[in-house]
Amino acid sequence: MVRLLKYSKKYKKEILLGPFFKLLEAIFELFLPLYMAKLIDQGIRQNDLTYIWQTAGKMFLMSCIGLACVMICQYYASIASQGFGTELRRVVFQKINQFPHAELDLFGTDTLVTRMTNDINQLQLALAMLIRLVIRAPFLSIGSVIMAFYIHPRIALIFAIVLPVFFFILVFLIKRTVPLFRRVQKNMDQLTRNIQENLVGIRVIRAFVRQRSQSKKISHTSESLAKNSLKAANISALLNPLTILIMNSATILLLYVSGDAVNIGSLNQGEVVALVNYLMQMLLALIIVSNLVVIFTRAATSASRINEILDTKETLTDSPETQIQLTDHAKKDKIIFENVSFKYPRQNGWTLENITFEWGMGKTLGIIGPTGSGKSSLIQLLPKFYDYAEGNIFLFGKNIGAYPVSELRNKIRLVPQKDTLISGTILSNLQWGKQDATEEEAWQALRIAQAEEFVRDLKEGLNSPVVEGGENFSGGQKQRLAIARAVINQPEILILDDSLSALDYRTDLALRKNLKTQLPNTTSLIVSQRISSIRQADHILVLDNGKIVGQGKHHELIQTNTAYQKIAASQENQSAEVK
Ligand SMILES: Nc1ncnc2c1ncn2[C@@H]1O[C@H](COP(=O)(O)OP(=O)(O)OP(=O)(O)O)[C@@H](O)[C@H]1O
Repeated sequence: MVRLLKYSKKYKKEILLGPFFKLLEAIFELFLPLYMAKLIDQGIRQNDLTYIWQTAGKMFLMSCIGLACVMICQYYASIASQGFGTELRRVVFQKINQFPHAELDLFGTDTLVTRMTNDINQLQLALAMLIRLVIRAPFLSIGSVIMAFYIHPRIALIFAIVLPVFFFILVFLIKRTVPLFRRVQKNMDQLTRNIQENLVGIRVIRAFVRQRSQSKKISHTSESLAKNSLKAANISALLNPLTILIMNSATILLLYVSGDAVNIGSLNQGEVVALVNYLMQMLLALIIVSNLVVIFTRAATSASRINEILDTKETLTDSPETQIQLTDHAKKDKIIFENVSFKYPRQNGWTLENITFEWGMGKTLGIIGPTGSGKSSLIQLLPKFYDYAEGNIFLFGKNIGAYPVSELRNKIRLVPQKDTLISGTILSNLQWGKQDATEEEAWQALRIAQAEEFVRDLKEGLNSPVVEGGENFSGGQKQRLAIARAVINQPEILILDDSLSALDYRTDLALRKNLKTQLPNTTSLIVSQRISSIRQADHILVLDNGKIVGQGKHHELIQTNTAYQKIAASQENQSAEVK
C-alpha cells in the first residue's frame, strides 16, 4: 500500500498539514478535562465566579480553535484523497489500456471494473482516514493514559487494566472480520461480472426466455454478498456495545476507587471528573483505532489487487534490438510469417502451428477455414494483440517485435468480427479512424464501405446519433460503418475479420471492388467463411485445426486442394459467384 502513496505526491502539503491540524485539535482536547477539573475544584468549590468565567472562556476558545483545526484537516484530507484516487485511476486505466489481449483475458473485465471503482475508493478512504485519524487516535489514547497518571498514578492503574481487555476484544473481532471483508470483495467481483454479462447479453437472455434463471443467478450472488457483508457488519457491530460495557464498568470501578481517594483527600472532585473524561477519551480513541485497522486491512487487500495490475509485466514490449538480429531475413515489400506457432494462455495444445506464408505490399490475402480453425487468432498476431511463442513475423523488412506497438497499430486497421461503434454520431465514429477527418473524407469512406446511401437517407446524415455499441443500426449497417471507420485514413494494411458476413452478396462484391480501386496502395487481408469473399484475393490460405492445409490462388485451390473443394462444395448452392 505504501508503494501506491507515490501517486499522492502532488498533495504532499495536504498530507503533512492535515495531520498537523488534527494533532493541534487533539492537544486542545486533551487539556480540556484538566481545565474542567480546575473549574470544578478551584472555581465552583471556592465560588470564584471570575475564575469560572475565565476558565470557561479559555475552554470555549480552545474548543473553537479545535473546531477550526478539524475543518482545515477535513478539507486537506478531502483534497488529498480525491486527488490521489483520480491520479491512481488514471495510472491504472493507462496500464490496462496497454495490456495485450492475453492479459485482458487473464484478468477479465469484471474484476478490472471492480478494481478501478471499489478498490480505488477503498484506498481513497484509507488515505483520508490516514490524514484525519492515524495520528490523532493513538495520540489521544496514549495522551489520556499519561494525563491520568499525572492526576493520580494509583487510580490510573485502572487504565492499565482496561487497555489489554479492550485490545483482546479488538484482536478477536478483527481476526473474524478481515477474512469476511476479503470474501465481500470477491463477491463484489462476481456480482459485477454477472450484472455486466446480463446487461450486455440482455437481448440473448430475452430471446431464450432466460430472464428468470438469470435473475435467480444475480439474486444468488447478491444474497451471498449481503450475507457476508451482514456477517462482517454484525461482528463489527459488537464493538460498540462491548466498548460501552467496558467503559461503564471501568467508570464504576473508577468512581468506586476515586470515592475513597476523595474521602482521604488525595483526590479532588474535579479530578474525578477529569479521570472519567480521560477514560472515555481513551476508549473512544481505541474504537477509532479499531475502525482504522478494519479500513486499512480492506485497503491492503485493495492495494494488492491494484498492484497486481500495475505489476503485470506486459508480454509484449517494444524491442528494437530484434530488428538488428532479423533484418537479413526480411524482404522489404512483404509480410512474412515464418514457422509461427501460438497458443492462448492456459491452453495446452497449439492454437496455430507452424504457420508459414508471405504476401506482398498492396496485394490481397484471403484466409478461409472452418469455424475454430484459427483464422481470427492468426490475424491478431500481426498488430501484436497477442504474442506468438515460436517463429517470426516480418512486416515490410522488419520483425514486428522491432516496431513500437503504437507505430505498428497505426499502420494496421483491423475490423474485428464483432466490431462495436462508440456512442456519439456517425461522424465522431469515423473520426476515430482519422482524428481530423473532414466531412468530405467521411463521405468518401462511407462510399468505399457501401454505406453512403443509407447514411444519406438518415435525417441528420453524418450527425445521426449512434447509441452505445451501435445498437440503433442493423448488423450489416454496423459492419459497413466499422469498415468506413477503418478505411478513412487509407491504412497501409487493412484486416477484415469476417466483417462482410452480414452483407448480401451484391454489397459484399461492390465493397470489395471499391477497396481494390479506391485503396490501391492498401495491403488487405480478408478473413471469411465464404469463398465468394476471398476468391479474387491474390493469395489464399486454407486453415484447418490451426494449420495451413493449402495455399495459392482460387483457381489452383479449387483444382487441387481437398479442404478448399469441400468448403466450395458446401457453398455451391449459396452463391452464383462460386460456380
Ligand atoms: N481469447 C481466447 N482465449 C482462449 N482460447 C481462444 C480465444 N479465442 C479463441 N480461442 C480458441 O482458439 C481456437 C481458434 O479460434 P479462432 O477464433 O481463431 O477461430 P476462427 O477460425 O476465427 O473461428 P470463427 O470462424 O468461428 O470465427 C478455438 O479453439 C477457440 O476456442
